[in-house]
Amino acid sequence: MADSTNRSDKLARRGLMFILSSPSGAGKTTISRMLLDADDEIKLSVSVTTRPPRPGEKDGVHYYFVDDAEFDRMVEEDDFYEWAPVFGHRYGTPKGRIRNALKEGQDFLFDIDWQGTQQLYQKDQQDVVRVFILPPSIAELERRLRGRGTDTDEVIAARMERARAEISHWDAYDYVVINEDVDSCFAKVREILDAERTKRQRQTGLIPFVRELMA
Ligand SMILES: Nc1nc2c(ncn2[C@@H]2O[C@H](COP(=O)(O)OP(=O)(O)O)[C@@H](O)[C@H]2O)c(=O)[nH]1
Ligand SMILES: Nc1ncnc2c1ncn2[C@@H]1O[C@H](COP(=O)(O)OP(=O)(O)O)[C@@H](O)[C@H]1O
Repeated sequence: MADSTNRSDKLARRGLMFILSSPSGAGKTTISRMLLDADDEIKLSVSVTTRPPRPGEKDGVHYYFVDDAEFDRMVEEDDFYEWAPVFGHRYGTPKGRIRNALKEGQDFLFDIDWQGTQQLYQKDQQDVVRVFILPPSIAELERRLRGRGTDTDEVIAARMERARAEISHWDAYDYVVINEDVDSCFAKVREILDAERTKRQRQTGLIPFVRELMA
């Protein structure tokens, strides 16, 4: 939706770390995929996980799937920006090329939980934008988890039990969006991303531009 007549879009700027978190089943994967499809300026930060792939998930696309020993090795070698245990498995954000790419204006999308969000925020407050997605109700959350058809009854029960604890972290986010209708939730998330890209502090190209305007 980039407007070619908007000069701001062409000025140099720092990239941002756009974090989407939610209780499991509220829709963050759905919204993330819509954003990645619609906006070619943002890339997914692909996490490393010890959880087994779900049907249709591809190694290196949705996650890097590793075993416990490989995850231990990565922790020892300081390969992670942050990592956390979730639902009996471990998840981590590999450092990769993120830091340098941010300087060059590349935006990254993170689908991570509140623990990872806190760790990233502590490391890099200026680049992090924290968005939390809430379900319209607990009953609807359970309906969505069941409807997704990817988890056993036990896993669904564990996710539901954890949902309240996850929701309790809502106030550690900059933005909170309720995902009732998926299209309006997505539209809100895009508005947030657009506004954050326009923040003065991120637009490094403004200094030479304004200097020229005033010359
Ligand atoms: N801290 C942290 N959490 C992650 C990372 N990757 C995924 N998660 C979180 O781990 C949780 C479980 O993810 P997943 O197994 O894909 O199930 P989902 O809840 O259906 O998305 C979600 O809350 C994710 O946001 C990561 O790299 N770091
Ligand atoms: N607004 C919505 N209305 C109805 N169903 C939704 C909505 N958003 C997502 N879903 C569905 O709910 C299920 C869980 O969504 P998902 O994106 O996998 O959640 P999460 O990544 O937060 O665990 C999926 O089957 C998805 O298609």
